[in-house]
Amino acid sequence: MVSNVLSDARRIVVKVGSSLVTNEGKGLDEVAIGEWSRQLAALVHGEGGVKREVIMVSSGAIAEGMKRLGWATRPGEIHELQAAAAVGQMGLAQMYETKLREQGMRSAQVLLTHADLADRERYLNARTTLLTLLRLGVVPVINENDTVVTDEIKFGDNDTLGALVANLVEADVLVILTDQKGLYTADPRRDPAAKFVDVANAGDPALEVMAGGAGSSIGKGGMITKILAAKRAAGSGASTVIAWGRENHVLIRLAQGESIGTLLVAQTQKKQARKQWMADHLQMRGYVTVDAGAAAKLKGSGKSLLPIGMVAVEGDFVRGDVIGIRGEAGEEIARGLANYASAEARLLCRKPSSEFEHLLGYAAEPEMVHRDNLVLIQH
Ligand SMILES: Nc1ncnc2c1ncn2[C@@H]1O[C@H](COP(=O)(O)OP(=O)(O)O)[C@@H](O)[C@H]1O
Ligand SMILES: N[C@@H](CCC(=O)OP(=O)(O)O)C(=O)O
Repeated sequence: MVSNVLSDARRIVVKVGSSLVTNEGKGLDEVAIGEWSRQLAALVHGEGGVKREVIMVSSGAIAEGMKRLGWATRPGEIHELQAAAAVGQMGLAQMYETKLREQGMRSAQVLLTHADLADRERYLNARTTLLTLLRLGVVPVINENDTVVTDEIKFGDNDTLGALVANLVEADVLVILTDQKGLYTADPRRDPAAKFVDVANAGDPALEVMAGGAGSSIGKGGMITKILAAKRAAGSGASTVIAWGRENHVLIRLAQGESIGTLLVAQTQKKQARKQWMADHLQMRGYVTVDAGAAAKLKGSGKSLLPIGMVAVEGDFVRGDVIGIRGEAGEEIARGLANYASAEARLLCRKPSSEFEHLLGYAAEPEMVHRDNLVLIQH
C-alpha cells in the first residue's frame, strides 16, 4: 500500500525511544544513531526530489546515564534519575552531533520542560528558535530537560513531548520509532495472537484498549503513550506513524510513500495555534465546574462561559491563566483563559453580571472565559 501522508510531508518530527537508542540499555547504539542521521540528512538534502525539515526527539538520557554510572536497576529516587539523565544527555548530544556532522549536517540540542511550553512567552520563544534552526538547515535534537523537572511538572514521557513538538512547529507528520513494527491489537510480547494494525484513525478510542504499557524496563511509556501522542498531534493536523526503528531505510521508505508501520491518520480539523496551545496544557492551575445548562451551551453553541453557570472553583489561578472547565460529573469539557483570578471567580459563582460591580468593587467583563479564548476538549 502506498500512502501520501509521509510523501507529502515537508516538516517531520521523528521520535526515538530509549530501548532503541541505547540498545536495550547496553549503551548508545552508534550504528543505529548513525543510520537515522544518514536518513535525516537525506531527507533534508532532498533525496527523491523534495527537501524536508526534520526534528529529532530522542530519549535515552536516563538509560545511558545509568549505564555510565554502572547502575543495573533504575533508581526510585527522582534526583538519582535526574543525575543519570544529566550524565547520559552528554553522551546523547555528543553522539547525534558526531553522526549528523559525518553526514554534513549541523545539529542543535534543545532541552524543554513542560513549564516552558505552558508559559505563552516561553512557548513562542521555543517555537521561533526551532523554526529558525529549521530555516538554517540545522537538525534540532530535543529531549526533556530531566535535570530540572519533578513528577508534577514533567511531560512524563517523550511520546507526549514528540506530539507537543509536532504541534509547536505545526509539523505534517510525527514518526515514532520504537522496538515493535507498530501497533498490534494487543501487546505482542504477551499475546502471540496479536494482529498488526496498519492504519487507523488517530483518536479512535478503540486503539487505547489495544495498547499496553512499556514492554521492557528501559522504555517508559509503552504503546498507550504513543496512541495518546497520535491523538494529541492530530489536534494540529499531524498524522502519526509508529514504526520499527531498525527497519531498513525506514524514514526514506516512508518518505517515498511506502506503507511501513502503523499509520494513525489525523481526522481532526487543525485548531488555531493559540487554541492548540491551550489544549496541549498537561497541567492546569485550576478548574471551574459548570452546571448542565452551561455545559450544553459551551458544547453545543460555542458560547462564552458566564459566572452564572459556575458552581465551584478549584485551585489558585490569576487572570490570564489557562484553566479547565468541568461538567458536574468531573469530566473536562473545555479549557480557556480566565478573565478572573480564582478568589474573584469564587465570589462570582452563580451570580448574574449585574452584581459583579457590587461584589468585586469594579466593573469588569461579563464572561469568566470568552468564547474566543476557549477550546473544547474532545474525548
Ligand atoms: N498493542 C501493542 N502493540 C505493540 N506494542 C505494545 C502494545 N502494547 C504494549 N506494547 C509494548 O510497548 C513497547 C514499546 O514501548 P516502550 O517500551 O515505551 O518503547 P520506546 O522506548 O520506544 O518508547 C513494546 O515493546 C511492546 O511490548
Ligand atoms: N527524557 C527521558 C525519556 C524517557 C522516555 O520517555 O523514554 P521512552 O519511553 O523510551 O521514549 C530520557 O531521555 O531518558
